[in-house]
Amino acid sequence: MYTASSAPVVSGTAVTGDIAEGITHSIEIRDAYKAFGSFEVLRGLTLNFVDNAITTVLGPSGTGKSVLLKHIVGLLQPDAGEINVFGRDIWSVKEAERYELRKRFGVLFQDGALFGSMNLYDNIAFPLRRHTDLSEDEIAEIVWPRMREVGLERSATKDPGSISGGMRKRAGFARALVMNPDVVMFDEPDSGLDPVRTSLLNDLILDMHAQHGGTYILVTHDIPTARRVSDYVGIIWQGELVHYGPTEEAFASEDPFVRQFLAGDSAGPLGMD
Ligand SMILES: Nc1ncnc2c1ncn2[C@@H]1O[C@H](COP(=O)(O)OP(=O)(O)OP(=O)(O)O)[C@@H](O)[C@H]1O
Repeated sequence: MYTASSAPVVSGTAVTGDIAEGITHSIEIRDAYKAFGSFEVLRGLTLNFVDNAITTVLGPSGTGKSVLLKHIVGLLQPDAGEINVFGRDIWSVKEAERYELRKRFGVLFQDGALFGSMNLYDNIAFPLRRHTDLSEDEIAEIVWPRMREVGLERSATKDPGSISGGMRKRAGFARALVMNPDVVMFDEPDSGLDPVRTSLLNDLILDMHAQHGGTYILVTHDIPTARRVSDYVGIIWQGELVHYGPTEEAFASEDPFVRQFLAGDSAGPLGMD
């Protein structure tokens, strides 16, 4: 049985997400605990995300990946531990400051989380109308290039309900970028997409990261996506980080749990529970 105490070790230190000197981390999770009732989801999770890199968070279903994202963006408060964001413990600051910190994040939810009552242009313009004093002309100068980048410039007047899942995700991605965020988080961007559309979305993620920079955090179950887009891979199991490191290192790992998980093998320490 693989237990947290037998968690693999990276570069001779316990797994914390620290990689090397000279690398900065604007998002630091320190010894975070979170339970819902008696069910402990995060159990002392420590993970520092490398700035301006793409990090994929992998792990078995129900292991706390989405809960982690909600902690980072300040939607869930840990029972213990710290969520440090841009040098501030997001839960020790006043609500007004937390609100300001949240504006530095763009989030792409599984289905794009678009407003069904608004066309794509209005959906993408929404954060700018809500959070800035920009004029409609200034907003248009930001929204149209984003729509072009994600290939939706000819679909501006369409409703979310009348377009494909891939287009909804691209619209959600454009909306996540309009505020020029420092951090972009993706919760299973590939869910519900066929392999070709997943591959196209991965290319788009890489293109947008190359153009705009920023720290990208991706949660996915899709191992080829992790391999293709990530600079770093973190693996969470039973509420703890059990592996963290550069992507090629993760895929070359000899650790039985990491190998089983990344190969999708039924044989290994990870069972049905
Ligand atoms: N607000 C909540 N109230 C109660 N339980 C919750 C809440 N949010 C999440 N959970 C539980 O916490 C556990 C972890 O959920 P989470 O969505 O983070 O898992 P996950 O690793 O993202 O899973 P998946 O890969 O299947 O999406 C699950 O058992 C879930 O039911």
